[in-house]
Amino acid sequence: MSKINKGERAVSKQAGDEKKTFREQLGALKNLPKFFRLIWSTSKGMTVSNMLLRLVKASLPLALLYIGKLIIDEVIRLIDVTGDRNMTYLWALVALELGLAVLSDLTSRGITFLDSLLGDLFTNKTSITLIEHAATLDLAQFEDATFYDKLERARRQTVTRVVLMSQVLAQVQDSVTIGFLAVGLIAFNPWLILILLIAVIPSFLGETHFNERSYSLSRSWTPERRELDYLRYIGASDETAKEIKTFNLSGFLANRFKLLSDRYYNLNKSLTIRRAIWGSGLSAIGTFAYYGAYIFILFQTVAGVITVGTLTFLAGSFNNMRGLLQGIMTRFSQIAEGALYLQDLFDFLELQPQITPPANPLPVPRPIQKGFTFENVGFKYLNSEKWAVRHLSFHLRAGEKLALVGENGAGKTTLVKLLARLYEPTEGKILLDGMDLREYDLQDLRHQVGIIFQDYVRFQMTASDNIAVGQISNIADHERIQTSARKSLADPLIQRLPDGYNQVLGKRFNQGIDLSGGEWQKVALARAYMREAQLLILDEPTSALDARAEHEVFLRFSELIKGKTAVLISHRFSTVRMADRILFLEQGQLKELGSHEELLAQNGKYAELFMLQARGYL
Ligand SMILES: Nc1ncnc2c1ncn2[C@@H]1O[C@H](COP(=O)(O)OP(=O)(O)OP(=O)(O)O)[C@@H](O)[C@H]1O
Repeated sequence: MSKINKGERAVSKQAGDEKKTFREQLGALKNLPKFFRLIWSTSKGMTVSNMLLRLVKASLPLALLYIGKLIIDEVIRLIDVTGDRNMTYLWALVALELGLAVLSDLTSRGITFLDSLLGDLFTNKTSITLIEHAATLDLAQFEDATFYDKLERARRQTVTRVVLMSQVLAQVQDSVTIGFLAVGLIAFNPWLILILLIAVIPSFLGETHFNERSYSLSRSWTPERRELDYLRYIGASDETAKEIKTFNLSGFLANRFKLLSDRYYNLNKSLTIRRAIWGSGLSAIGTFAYYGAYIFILFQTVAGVITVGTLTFLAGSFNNMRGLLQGIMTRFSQIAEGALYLQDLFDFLELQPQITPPANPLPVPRPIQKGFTFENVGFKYLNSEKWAVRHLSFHLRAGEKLALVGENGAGKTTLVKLLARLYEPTEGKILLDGMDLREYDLQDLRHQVGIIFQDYVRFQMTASDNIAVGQISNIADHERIQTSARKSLADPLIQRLPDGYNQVLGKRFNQGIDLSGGEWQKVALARAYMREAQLLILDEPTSALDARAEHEVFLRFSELIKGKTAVLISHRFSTVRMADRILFLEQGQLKELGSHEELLAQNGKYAELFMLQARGYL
């Protein structure tokens, strides 16, 4: 199904299972205490100071309005005084009001300042939590699209979460202000409170409805937004630029982007228009109610029931409260919406890896005595009907160098991932020294296995860091890093770089220098030598090396890792023949196993491919 059809499906889904009801929105508020615990743990001092400042700020509007009333009443009294007027009380009131106005300004600034610092700290903390948690999850989980969407939503909403924090704090602050103002209003006329509620409830319901629609829309569009991000990235990135140019793909990518983004824009636009129309209508009700109440107060003033000062106090309180209530209600549905997004973060953080160590894990034997045994191992990828490998039974002896050979897609990478326990066999089991691999401590096992993948990461960091990632605890051990580089033949090329081992590699950052494919491979290969692993796996790590370099690398490799167990994947038979034994895979099944000479003597599939390559056909 094309991506666009998927988009249509997602939009139609929006009205169905993805739709979040008001009740669910309210339910999501249960995430707030957890959210606050996260904020609290980010910085207790800043959270408390923020709350205190907001409390002070919350009490100021009532105080300012009341002093305003006293000032007006005093002015009117003074107008009627004949002869010498004593203005002391009036000036005292004005000075007080001025003081409060300054205080109000200072607290506002303090709050903005703390919100911003706390927000930054909180964002950093959640980003770190996300990275750390993602590291605990299984490789298979990353290959699942639903999981990826969840991760994406959790990651994307960092800004939403910071806004949510300020909103919740502002909500508490405004509620306290309203509480203060309500006391004043009730003291003069309780009916005004009722009018006030009538004024704001319709707006609130409207806001809730539209927030829920916009959340559903944006949620159901997560996969498409991921695609948009992807298109944006491949459309303008150092890694893709050369193919985009040579194949002249920019028009194709721009069109694809436009098609998808226009669709979202139109859906969002119609929602925004409806929201604006309804919002204006509903808030007009509030304005009418306010003027109703105002006229009532005016009548009372003219009739002499209340003073002019009280008129300004009541009108001011009423107007203030209307604004605050409106704000609280609008914010309420935004908070509920933000809390729904929080659900994505908590859902992600609650995801647990499937591959877990047992209750009493065994340490990996040192040294490994017998080696690894595959017993009828089969593996299917998630959401795949096809067996990637099946009925695999063989023994990898301790200290043996085994080469895996087979056509593309034969299952070689899958086999080594199973060996490193990145995946769990779907059927059968893998034993290490007679015990199921699952019985061993996972961390220890990962530590004892060094694996360099064909799609190893080209870290846009220094040459030294690029090697140190093989054993990150030794990042400061320059001696070890350089020795590893010498072993993998990377040292001479690093020495030639302007900054040597401190040279930033790759083009992404300023001063970065990119390497050729083969040079990158030599650097990546040095990672294998950083580790004191007992099992080394090299998955086509030399495919970009020229024939002579590959030969040399492998000769050195066999020499340097004497006594260790190794699995090599390569399509070059000249390399493969250096292994003690060769395992030939075909469509996930073990076809042939033996030394180079034995397999040649068998005159089977391996012999056939070897001859072809020797004659220069492969
Ligand atoms: N993440 C994945 N999800 C689903 N299927 C996968 C995944 N990775 C590999 N496969 C499938 O599993 C089978 C074995 O793939 P594998 O990568 O192990 O082959 P390989 O022998 O290493 O191939 P190559 O020589 O091309 O690297 C293939 O049919 C492949 O399409």
